[in-house]
Amino acid sequence: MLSLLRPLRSSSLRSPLARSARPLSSKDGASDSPTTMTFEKMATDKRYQATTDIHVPETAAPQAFSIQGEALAGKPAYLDAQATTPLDPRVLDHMLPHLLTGYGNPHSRTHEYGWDSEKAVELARGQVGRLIGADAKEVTFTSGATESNNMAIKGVARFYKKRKDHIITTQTEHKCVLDSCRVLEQEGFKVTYLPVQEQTGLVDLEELEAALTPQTSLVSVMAVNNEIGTIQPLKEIGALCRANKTFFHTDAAQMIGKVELDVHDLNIDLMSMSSHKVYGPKGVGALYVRRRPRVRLEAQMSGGGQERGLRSGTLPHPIIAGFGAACELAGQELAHDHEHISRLANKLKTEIHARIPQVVVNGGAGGVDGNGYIGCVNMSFAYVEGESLLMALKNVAVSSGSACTSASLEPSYVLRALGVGDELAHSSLRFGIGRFTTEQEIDFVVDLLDQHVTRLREMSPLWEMVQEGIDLSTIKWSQDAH
Ligand SMILES: Cc1ncc(COP(=O)(O)O)c(C=O)c1O
Ligand code: FES
Repeated sequence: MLSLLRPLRSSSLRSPLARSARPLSSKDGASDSPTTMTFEKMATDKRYQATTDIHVPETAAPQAFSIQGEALAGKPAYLDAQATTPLDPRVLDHMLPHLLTGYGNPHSRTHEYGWDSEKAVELARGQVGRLIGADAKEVTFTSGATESNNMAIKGVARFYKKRKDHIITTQTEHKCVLDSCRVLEQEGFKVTYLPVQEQTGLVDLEELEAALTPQTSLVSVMAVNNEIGTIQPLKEIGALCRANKTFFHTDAAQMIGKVELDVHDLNIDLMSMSSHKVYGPKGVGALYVRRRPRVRLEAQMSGGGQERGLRSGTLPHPIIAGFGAACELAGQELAHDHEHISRLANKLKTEIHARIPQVVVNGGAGGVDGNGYIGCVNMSFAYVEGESLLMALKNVAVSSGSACTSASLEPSYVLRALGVGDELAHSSLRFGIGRFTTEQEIDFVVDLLDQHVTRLREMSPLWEMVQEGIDLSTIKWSQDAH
């Protein structure tokens, strides 16, 4: 099983449970806490002996073990890193003790099981905080970025409702932000959905400034767009909000661990994060909530008052521990990941452009002019129908847009907001490159694209006309072309 895994940089895989040669730092945990304990150590510790005998069956292997580098061995190549990332085996290693023997309820105050789990949660809180320049107390755990976005937007709007009833966001936000705003509109709030600039997808700062009013309680603008990779000018947006006494929330699900960021430097008041986008487990995320100046929000979940009353419910400490470990690793690996991902993204783009004519990069992102996240490459293959291309690429896991909307045949609302025409939006694919993407996967995808784009274009009457030199814009169609 392990031979399929591309060896992690400077790590040696000695046990069936891959262990990094660079274990996560133990500075925050007690030396005998399951949080920091390695499997070698567990083997000699009475409390954990049973767990060392557990055989991890091949079928139970996490995604990270089975998919990476296997493009040529029957499994699809994975180029969908914006939808989700594989679990880093080092994260799994860190989580296992909490799933096996450290199963106490982190809110149980009367015994060691509870204390150990609580310690794991607090260690993770510090790890998440450190990655974004925040204090651990400013980190609230949630089930993911969807919940964090709901909590931030509805929570702030409802808390300040008596004095302020206006919210600003953009047209290219994730569905969970847009839907939260729609719910608030139904409650009587006013919402401004700012357009973005053509091609780049950037917010126009002057338009934002003009939209801010004394009634604006919150501005919510995503950090990195999940479809086109656009990185918004967070610092400038934060400064405008601060000057207007408006809170600034950003959905940073696609940014944390990939692009360096500091919540103080960027004037961010609330920030949503997701573990499964940074090689952590699914089902966990966090909301950063600034303490000074203090941001207040109405809790969206009633119950036992956990997380300082902001988010009731028993904390799932094994996946929280995994999220913390993933954040710590992301901080350590940032430069290496960036180097690896940009090399592969540039290879992908250069080879596609060299071999296939008439390909457009959407969003000005994908590293083309420096305003996008390089690991998200969105391209339109003119004169090719996107769905047919996706079908032809069944040995490649790619997406025609966001994961949530990939079941719909509608062209992406994000691309439409950029001014991309329906035809080109229909022919777009998003390639997501990550820490575990291999060069063979890129080669494999480029070969397939070359083969199938050429084949599909040969079947297209439009492509034939373009080849004959006919200017399609001069043609009078008897009815709408699609
Ligand atoms: C920008 C953005 N926000 C929010 C989410 C939702 O995150 P989660 O799956 O953690 O709820 C995603 C995931 O696709 C995303 O890309
Ligand atoms: S999961 Fe990413 S768009 Fe929904």
